[in-house]
Amino acid sequence: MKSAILVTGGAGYVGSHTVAALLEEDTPYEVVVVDNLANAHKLPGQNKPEPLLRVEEITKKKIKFYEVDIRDENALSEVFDKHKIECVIHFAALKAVGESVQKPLEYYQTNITGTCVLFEVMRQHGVFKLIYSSSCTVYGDPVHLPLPETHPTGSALASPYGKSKYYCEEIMKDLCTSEPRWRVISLRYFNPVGAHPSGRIGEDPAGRPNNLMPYIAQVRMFYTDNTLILLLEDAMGMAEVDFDIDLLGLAVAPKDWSLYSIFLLLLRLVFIGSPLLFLRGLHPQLKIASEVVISYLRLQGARSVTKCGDSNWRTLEGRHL
Ligand SMILES: O=c1ccn([C@@H]2O[C@H](COP(=O)(O)OP(=O)(O)O[C@H]3O[C@H](CO)[C@@H](O)[C@H](O)[C@H]3O)[C@@H](O)[C@H]2O)c(=O)[nH]1
Repeated sequence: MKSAILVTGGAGYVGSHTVAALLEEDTPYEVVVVDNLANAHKLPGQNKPEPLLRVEEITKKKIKFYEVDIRDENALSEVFDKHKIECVIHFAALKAVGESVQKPLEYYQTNITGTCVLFEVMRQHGVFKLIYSSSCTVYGDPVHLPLPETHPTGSALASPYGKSKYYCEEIMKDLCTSEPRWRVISLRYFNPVGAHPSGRIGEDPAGRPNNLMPYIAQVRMFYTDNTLILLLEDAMGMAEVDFDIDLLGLAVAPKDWSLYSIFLLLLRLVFIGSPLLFLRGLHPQLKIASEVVISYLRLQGARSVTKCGDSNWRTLEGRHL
């Protein structure tokens, strides 16, 4: 039997891109996905969630999919019985910081109980290699910036989501102490954004997006000055709830704009006090203009100024499903 990598939550945003990357890299492993579709789409009559069908289409390779909840020990165990799993990449989790404050039990049950069930099943099947999808939230309130990996974790954690990721990291440390065969890597993402170069997969949550980038991606893009501001105000409403970002702006500068118009647009975004600056490099001189404005924003004490690369723009522009 071929050795396999199990990807939990592999139909989700980061998971589906990871599955694509594994297959594109010609992994010698069979790729097996479990996902309970809590935040992924499967259309009626399809045997796999849409993102995985698209990954198969992009890579021309097959994925083994099971609709399984990680809290269901028996169902999970059956997957391990059917495949020669050597390593688990664990993405399955609930991930919205704001929502977790409203629904702490759901978050602890899924993110901690589910993760413990997974670890138990792994142990029973002699699987000890794990890549865990953690979060920058484990750092809590930074004691110093920038944040190295050695920065203390676990203090002043504001949300059940952040706590669930921190507790899981502590559980993994205990596992490694208890049994030297455990090999664990924890990845603490900040704000993952972007989409596959094909544009066929991206972040496409079920229901109303809880995070900023897909929220914007699922709102229509407006290219005229006035409607652009409407979009921003809408997104800023979200930003107040969920995000700790200082400046929000969205600059879409058509090629024929003058440098002066670009400056006016950027400055307008600054003056409406927006918490994040998205810049699109369509205009040859936008880069120069944006560097000037970004320097200005930093002088004003902005902590977070984001420039979008091409893949982020694909996320913003594409409705993926
Ligand atoms: O009990 C559950 C809950 C969720 N899911 C699935 O897990 C995936 C999660 O993906 P998504 O909601 O798109 O989140 P990502 O943006 O991919 O979040 C990744 O990155 C976050 C940090 O940014 C981590 O907290 C998450 O664990 C990790 O999946 C989705 O397909 C869900 O259907 C399950 O299979 N079981």
